[in-house]
Amino acid sequence: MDRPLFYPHGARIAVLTQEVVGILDYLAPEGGVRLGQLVVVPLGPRRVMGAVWGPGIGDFDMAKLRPVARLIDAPPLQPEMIEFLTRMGEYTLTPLPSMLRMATRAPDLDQPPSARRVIHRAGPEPERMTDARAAVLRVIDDHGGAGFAPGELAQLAGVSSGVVQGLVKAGTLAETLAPRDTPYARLDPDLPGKPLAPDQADAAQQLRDALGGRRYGTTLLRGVTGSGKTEVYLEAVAECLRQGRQALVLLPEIALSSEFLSRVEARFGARPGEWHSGITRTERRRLWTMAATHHVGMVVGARSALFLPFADLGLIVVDEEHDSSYKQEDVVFYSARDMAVLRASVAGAQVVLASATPSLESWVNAGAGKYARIDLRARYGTAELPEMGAIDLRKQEMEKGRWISPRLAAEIRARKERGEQSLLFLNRRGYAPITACRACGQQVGCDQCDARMVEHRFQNRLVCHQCGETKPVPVACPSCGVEGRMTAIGPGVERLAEEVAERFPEARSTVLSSDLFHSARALKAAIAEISEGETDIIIGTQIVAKGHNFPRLTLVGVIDADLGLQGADMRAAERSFQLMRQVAGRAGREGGDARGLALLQTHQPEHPVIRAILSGEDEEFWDAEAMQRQGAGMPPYGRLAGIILSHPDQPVVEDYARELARRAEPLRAIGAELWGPAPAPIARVRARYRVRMLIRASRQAPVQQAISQWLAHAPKAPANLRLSVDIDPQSFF
Ligand SMILES: Nc1ncnc2c1ncn2[C@@H]1O[C@H](COP(=O)(O)OP(=O)(O)OP(=O)(O)O)[C@@H](O)[C@H]1O
Ligand SMILES: [Zn+2]
Repeated sequence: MDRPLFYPHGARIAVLTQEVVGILDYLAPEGGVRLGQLVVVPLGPRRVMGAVWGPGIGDFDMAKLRPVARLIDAPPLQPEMIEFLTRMGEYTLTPLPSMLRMATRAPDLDQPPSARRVIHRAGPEPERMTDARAAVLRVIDDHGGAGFAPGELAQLAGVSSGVVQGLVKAGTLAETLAPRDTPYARLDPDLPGKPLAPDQADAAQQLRDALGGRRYGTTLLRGVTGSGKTEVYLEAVAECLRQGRQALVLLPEIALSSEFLSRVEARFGARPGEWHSGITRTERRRLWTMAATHHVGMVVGARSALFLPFADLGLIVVDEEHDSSYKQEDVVFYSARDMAVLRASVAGAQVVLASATPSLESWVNAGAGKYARIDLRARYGTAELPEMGAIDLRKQEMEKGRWISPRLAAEIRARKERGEQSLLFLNRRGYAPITACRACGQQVGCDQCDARMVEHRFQNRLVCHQCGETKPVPVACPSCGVEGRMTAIGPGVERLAEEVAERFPEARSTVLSSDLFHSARALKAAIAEISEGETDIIIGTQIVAKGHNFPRLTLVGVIDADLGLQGADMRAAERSFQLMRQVAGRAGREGGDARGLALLQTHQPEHPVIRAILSGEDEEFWDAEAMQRQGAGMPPYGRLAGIILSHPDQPVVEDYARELARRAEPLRAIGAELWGPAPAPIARVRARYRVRMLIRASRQAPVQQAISQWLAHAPKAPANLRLSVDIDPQSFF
């Protein structure tokens, strides 16, 4: 994409605004302007932000063109970023204004980089402590040492600014002037890393060699759980830093990964830049600017870190690349893993996709030679992979209202006696998934959604996991009015914790579930305590499956291994396989004489997925999955796109969807199939009716073009209708 890098005063330029109108022509201001420069332009009576996107398009009378109002004092977006945003927009069918918004998601870029007022801790707790004051102090502590703008602090704590000022008067907090946007401490790649095991050293060398070419390439780093993938890819980061380029590491649960940050600090002598929803606005702006000016060498972030304006990006690591949290399904639908590959190919950077259980997509790409592949087949040091077994629930005497089988209970007891930890995994938040009336059988549902309400006993409320709506557990049945017959059906982690407390009264137990902690910091603290051995039995949802190191953990019990198997979703098998292998991988990581054991409670031990998890024959599992997908023309062998429509009125959305489907000529022209419209599996969310269509095409078919054409000629949508396109959908709810 060759666009001039500079536009002299008076030249006709195209400016991409963040508004619906998109790209408009303007005149370059006095002094000229650079490609990618962020600017403020007049739009009707308003002034809006935009970026210089290239030479003018010329569809507007030169005499009527208005000049750019002013330049924003921030580093311009690089041509590479412009190309990435353009190509990603085309791929995901996201309008460019939304793409620009993602790339400029740092606050106050418009303001000069002068000093700013910040609030921080300065003295002892105030003599008079109130709930509001405690809330302020908790927000400060939750964000570590970072300073806050006074307004932001009050807002995050949900209090008035008077409360913050009161704490300043009391001397607990102080307000000072701090310089803004300071560079990050330099990471030193030449500090000695941990000595690597031979297979790790080979893998690190391969990654260094790949980086040496300063060209695009992707490597699948597949290493069994506990094989030390992190140590290996940190060597790739070191090489990238030595070359004077920047490295980005994406993690699925970055807000929880203090262990990872400490490992980086141990390796490089300083902390990396951190980008996720838990950082302050100040930090956000600082990191954005420092990425653009190359004053940060390494960034660790959530998926949106992919849109930071790195000056010279040399490496992107996507850790746990199979993780479903890399897929965003809100406003802009995209897979951060796939877009990392796109960004790297534009930037001439290397990608490392790390996982013990890669996605089928990556496995197929590696098999086809599109990605290089490195395997770490053994755990680091003396640790061995856990022994795996099934507990056939059909043959166990299960008491009513109990979910831990006698066999599993005996293993837990043995661990407790040896001072080892057990982990019970159940991927269900709350107390019980269903609350029903024993008189009439009615289940309590959400008023806004087609979803059951889930009892959360710690909060003493029913919660809708779709929309977050809560209500008290009713005394009388909302349907038949009979009192005192409401009952909990099935287990969630809270109920399992109750069983643990009854059956192992002498054991210390901890429930790990994202909703039970008021902040990421509290959850992090709980995870750290577990690592230090402060608990005997851990009861957790999928957050325990992700990359944690609990040295004393030797037993993993999967309470309901059948839970993920019955889904109609084509990825049900793959997801179950990944999740259970990951959880099992938490056991026995320390080595020594305590080999780990993972037991799956199941009613169908002969199910192919359960058998594959137990056998450890990953290649066979993937081959079988791949064959099935290929036979059905499903991804990665065919292509899918989802269309989701919603409207408060059911007939309105259904009629419109049918009308759209009737006009699907452009899809037929490329040989694509259109399935639906049909009510979505969750047909109502937040009082909006949802209808889905699914498009399937061959791998080479120009699906995006066809969809654009189709939608461009769509009948006028009724007011308040929402339509989203999900290219390569991961979920189908
Ligand atoms: N070369 C090494 N020297 C010392 N310790 C190591 C080395 N390699 C790995 N370890 C240790 O082994 C453990 C597992 O390593 P790591 O967390 O990198 O594994 P992983 O492959 O990412 O595992 P998972 O996929 O389960 O998250 C960690 O405690 C790590 O510190
Ligand atoms: Zn709801």
